[in-house]
Amino acid sequence: MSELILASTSSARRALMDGLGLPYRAEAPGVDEVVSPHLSAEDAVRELASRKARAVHQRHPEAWVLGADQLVEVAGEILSKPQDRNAAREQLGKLLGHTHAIHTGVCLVGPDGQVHEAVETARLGFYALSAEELERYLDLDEWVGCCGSYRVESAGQALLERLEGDRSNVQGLPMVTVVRLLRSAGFRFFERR
Ligand SMILES: Nc1nc2c(ncn2[C@H]2C[C@H](O)[C@@H](COP(=O)(O)OP(=O)(O)OP(=O)(O)O)O2)c(=O)[nH]1
Repeated sequence: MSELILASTSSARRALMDGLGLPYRAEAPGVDEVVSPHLSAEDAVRELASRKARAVHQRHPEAWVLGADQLVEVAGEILSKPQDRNAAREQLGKLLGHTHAIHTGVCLVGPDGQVHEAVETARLGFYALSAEELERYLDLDEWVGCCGSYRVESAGQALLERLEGDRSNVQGLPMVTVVRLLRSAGFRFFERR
């Protein structure tokens, strides 16, 4: 099987792929992530996952390349990664006590231009927090580098009143879907190395 490259700088995505046990390497996509403001969240993550995968595939046409992109959607507003603590406080302020969606687009591009892609959505209900409790959560810096300003696998679990969908999707890669795409592409698992 050709080499597998994860077109990502995300440590969360690498951790999920590491758990799967397939040999792969990661490479930064290096793409412009600006999309039309008229796109839905689902179309935006589909477009950006494809852009990331295709950019790395152009450099390594003999490889399989997996790209992904994630956005949060709440009350019709789209959120990405916060730039600073104040932005994280503002994001969490919109999510706490409400239900939001996390959309993750994944795109797998193959050596002869085959494309397998999907968009996966999870829905999360968060508890309301006091202002003081929110500051305590922000002090943990789990907002850094995370779309939505929380980490669902860490202390952020204590925010979670309800989760519908693939928990790994929230972390950055919907692994149930990623495995389906990899199997469709002919990848074999549990190989002795
Ligand atoms: N560990 C963890 N990371 C999360 C969680 N929710 C979101 N994230 C991270 C995963 C991704 O790194 C990031 C989503 O933002 P992007 O899709 O723009 O990816 P990013 O720019 O980080 O990396 P990439 O474009 O793949 O190089 O947020 C979570 O609950 N736990």
